[in-house]
Amino acid sequence: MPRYAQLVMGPAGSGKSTYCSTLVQHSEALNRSVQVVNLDPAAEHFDYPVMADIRELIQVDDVMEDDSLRFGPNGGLVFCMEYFANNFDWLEESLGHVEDDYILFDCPGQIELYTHLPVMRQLVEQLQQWEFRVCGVFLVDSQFMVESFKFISGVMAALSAMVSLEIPQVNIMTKMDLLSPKAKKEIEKYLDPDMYSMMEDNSDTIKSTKFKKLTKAICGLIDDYSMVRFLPFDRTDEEGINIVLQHIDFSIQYGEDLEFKEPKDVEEEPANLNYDEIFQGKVDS
Ligand SMILES: Nc1nc2c(ncn2[C@@H]2O[C@H](COP(=O)(O)OP(=O)(O)OP(=O)(O)O)[C@@H](O)[C@H]2O)c(=O)[nH]1
Ligand SMILES: [Mg+2]
Repeated sequence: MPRYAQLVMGPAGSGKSTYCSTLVQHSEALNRSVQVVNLDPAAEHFDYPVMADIRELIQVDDVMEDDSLRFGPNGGLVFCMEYFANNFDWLEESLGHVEDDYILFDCPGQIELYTHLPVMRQLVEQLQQWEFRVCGVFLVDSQFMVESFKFISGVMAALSAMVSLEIPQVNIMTKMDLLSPKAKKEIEKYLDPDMYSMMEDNSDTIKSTKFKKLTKAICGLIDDYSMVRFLPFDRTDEEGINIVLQHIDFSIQYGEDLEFKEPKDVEEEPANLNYDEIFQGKVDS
């Protein structure tokens, strides 16, 4: 039986932990079991129940306080993640094995983890060995996407995770509830972007011809291969959350192997139950 995982990634503060807790609540309402593993060794606060927490293995504060290591917060995080990659047996033990596992991995926000460090890829390979089907979920804050330039850099970050992990990936624009109606309208063009016309929008602001050419080449590449699309995520919109979940489920074929389960038996009535007596009792009282 395969197991299912979402690797929830994205820049710092993009809404990863909030996405995880929203999805847990949403799934509870659907009577669907979704668990979360915190993989951020610097996490201070999250409001979902954790199945496993990397801070039980290693914490950034301990690494920073260690006199022989002397790391700052970012170097400390990289150290923690490398330590984690060398201790995947901790994760294996913590995950156990439940039938139809569906686990969200709430990852740290340091962007270097998704661009050039090997740990996320190692994690994906390890999860695949444990029979997980893994979908990358890359979150970008919609507040930063209302201008073409910021959008292009968001797209590049998502693309770099896609290329380095080689797994299906769903890109999500978070915090849609914070946008004004005008900004919401504006952002629609970024969800399924036409990069060529975006390039045209920008052409006046770019002065250097070389930079103009480079931007055009990047936009062209993204457009030609239809590589990056975004789904809007508004934590207050149940229907929208469902659509996001359906896209992810589809990419990892969740549900296709699920066996039909008989609903739990209703409590059996005792054989000697006498309805007349019960009715009588109720009427008498
Ligand atoms: N209004 C609104 N606020 C959100 C949403 N998602 C996240 N936030 C807020 O944005 C801030 C950061 O959210 P987190 O979920 O902690 O972001 P994160 O990506 O886990 O952050 P790091 O783990 O530090 O990288 C918090 O104050 C959240 O309450 C959203 O959909 N709507
Ligand atoms: Mg977080």
